[in-house]
This record gives sequence, C-alpha cells and structure tokens, in this order.
Amino acid sequence: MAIDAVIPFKPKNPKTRLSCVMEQEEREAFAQAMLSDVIAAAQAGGCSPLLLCTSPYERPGARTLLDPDGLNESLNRLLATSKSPILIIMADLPLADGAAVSRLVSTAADMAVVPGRGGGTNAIFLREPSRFRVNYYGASFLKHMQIAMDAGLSVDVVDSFRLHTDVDEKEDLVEVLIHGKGEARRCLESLGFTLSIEGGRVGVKRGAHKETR
Ligand SMILES: Nc1nc2c(ncn2[C@@H]2O[C@H](COP(=O)(O)OP(=O)(O)OP(=O)(O)O)[C@@H](O)[C@H]2O)c(=O)[nH]1
Ligand SMILES: C[C@H](OP(=O)(O)O)C(=O)O
Repeated sequence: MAIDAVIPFKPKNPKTRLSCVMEQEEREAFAQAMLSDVIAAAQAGGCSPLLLCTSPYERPGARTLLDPDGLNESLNRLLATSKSPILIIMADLPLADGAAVSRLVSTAADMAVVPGRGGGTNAIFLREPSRFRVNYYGASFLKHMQIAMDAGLSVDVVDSFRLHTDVDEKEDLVEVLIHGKGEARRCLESLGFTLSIEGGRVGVKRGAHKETR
C-alpha cells in the first residue's frame, strides 16, 4: 500500500512573508501552485497525498483531513494514532520531485529528515509515527533531531537540494524561477516575476507592482 504523504496546508492568507510582493489572492494562488508541485512529487515518489488543511479545501488526486488547529497540534494528533509509516512534507517545496521523495521513504533508518533553509524542517519520514512528535517553528530541525534521539530512533538526514528549498521569503523566489519546472514557476511568471541581477546578486523583480515593504 502507498505511504501516506501528509501535506499540511493553510489555504487562507498563506505565505504572509511574501506580502511585500504579492496581494493576499496572489499568495493564495501561489501557495496552491506550490501545493500542486508537491502533490505531483509525492505521487511520482509512490506516495498517496493526504492534505491536512486548516479550512475546507479539495484537490483532485488528494484526500483531505480538516483540522483547524495549529500545525503541531494537528500533526501530533495524527501521529499518535497512525499505525503505518507516514511522510510529512510541507506544501511550500515547489522544486520537490519524485526521485527525492522516493529516496526519503526508502530509507533503512527509523526516520528520514530533510532540513529546510534557515533551521526549519521540510520533510520527515517516520516508520512508526506514534514514536515521534513534531515541534515545528524556530530551529525545528534541531528540535526534531533531539526528539528522535530521546525516542531512540535512528535518523537519516537526507541531503536534497529539491526538498531543502522551501519558499518563505522574496529571495527564495529566485530558486523557483531558476530551478522550478512546474506550477509554481508558471504562477510566478504569470504574476510578472522575472530575475533581476543587481550588484552581482540575483534577485527577483515584478513588472508593474509596487512593493509594500
Ligand atoms: N495544517 C496546518 N498547516 C499549516 C499551518 N500553518 C502553516 N501550515 C502549513 O505548514 C507549512 C509550513 O508553513 P509556513 O512556511 O509557516 O507557511 P505559512 O504559514 O503559509 O507562511 P507565513 O505566513 O509566511 O509564516 C506550509 O505547508 C503551510 O501551508 C497550520 O496552522 N495548520
Ligand atoms: C514550519 C516551519 O517552517 P519555516 O518557517 O522554517 O519555513 C519549520 O520548518 O519549522
């Protein structure tokens, strides 16, 4: 049976750290485009996508669980009662692909984890979910390593550019425009984002859009 790929997703007013370059409706469209890329990667990696959503939301090819609680509370409730292996993969990984997902879920360890940019945790595969609990936000990668150690779990830290690249801030959009192959890249292009190179540093700019901060 396919492993459940649990994808936490907040459909309303997501990605507020991108407010400087996108209005709320645009952030919602972009978050959905990134989610499409993650769903496709999960399926290509042999997993069955299960969206854990804060408000009602349906997607073809994915089942939905509705839980308005916070990220940690809802995931920990799910882990506590899960009897089969689970992959938790964030919805803001638009470079994800099937090979990276497949590598993660085929680990020989009790758990495989992919750190995110800036200290976060982008994906966690758990062979026995009830032995682990999540603690996202802040330097969650370090917290998750400690939780695994306390639980006596062997951990495979997976080095994956495609799963490491999460999109939180304007600067992260550069990676999507350069390396993206899916919906998120198309969404950015349709919103008028292009690469800009100023002073040797690659950034993004947006035609006819005033930055608000
Ligand atoms: N189920 C659930 N998912 C959440 C919640 N908050 C965020 N997420 C999802 O968790 C993942 C990582 O969240 P963040 O990077 O903080 O995304 P965000 O909250 O949309 O972004 P910011 O507003 O910029 O912090 C994304 O897949 C979000 O859709 C929540 O309260 N519940
Ligand atoms: C949820 C959080 O995401 P970030 O804000 O680091 O992208 C984390 O990975 O702990």
